Amino acid sequence: MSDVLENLTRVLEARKSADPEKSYVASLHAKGLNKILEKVGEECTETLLAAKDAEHSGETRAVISETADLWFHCMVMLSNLGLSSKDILAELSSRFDLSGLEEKASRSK
Ligand SMILES: N=c1c2ncn([C@@H]3O[C@H](COP(=O)(O)OP(=O)(O)OP(=O)(O)O)[C@@H](O)[C@H]3O)c2ncn1[C@@H]1O[C@H](COP(=O)(O)O)[C@@H](O)[C@H]1O
Repeated sequence: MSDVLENLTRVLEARKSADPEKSYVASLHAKGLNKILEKVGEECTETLLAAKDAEHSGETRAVISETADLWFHCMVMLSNLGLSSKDILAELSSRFDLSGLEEKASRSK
């Protein structure tokens, strides 16, 4: 499973030069960053709505599906900007053992 982000990153890189008629990712790049950001915003809202539904219904399938759509479109956004999941994983890794509350407190010192 840990290879999933790496494999998807490779596919996304290759799709930058693919035919927009044959590839959804290539069609997003062809439309530009604003279109990609619009999709990230849409998927974010759909994820929030699915999570609120799950809170009441206990049904989590839509949360998984919408979160996957959100992560995927965030990865397309990173790819468009010359970044990848590697950069985000490195940032998260650098935060291990650092309490979120301590980090927040250190900002005001
Ligand atoms: N993981 C995904 C993935 N997740 C979601 N999607 C697409 O993201 C879109 C989600 O948008 P919506 O639900 O809003 O549907 P929509 O109404 O069609 O979108 P709009 O017309 O409103 O833009 C759908 O077309 C999904 O098929 C994905 N498309 C591609 N991938 C991966 O990217 C690879 C490359 O895809 P292509 O570039 O299409 O070859 C694939 O092999 C997959 O591994």
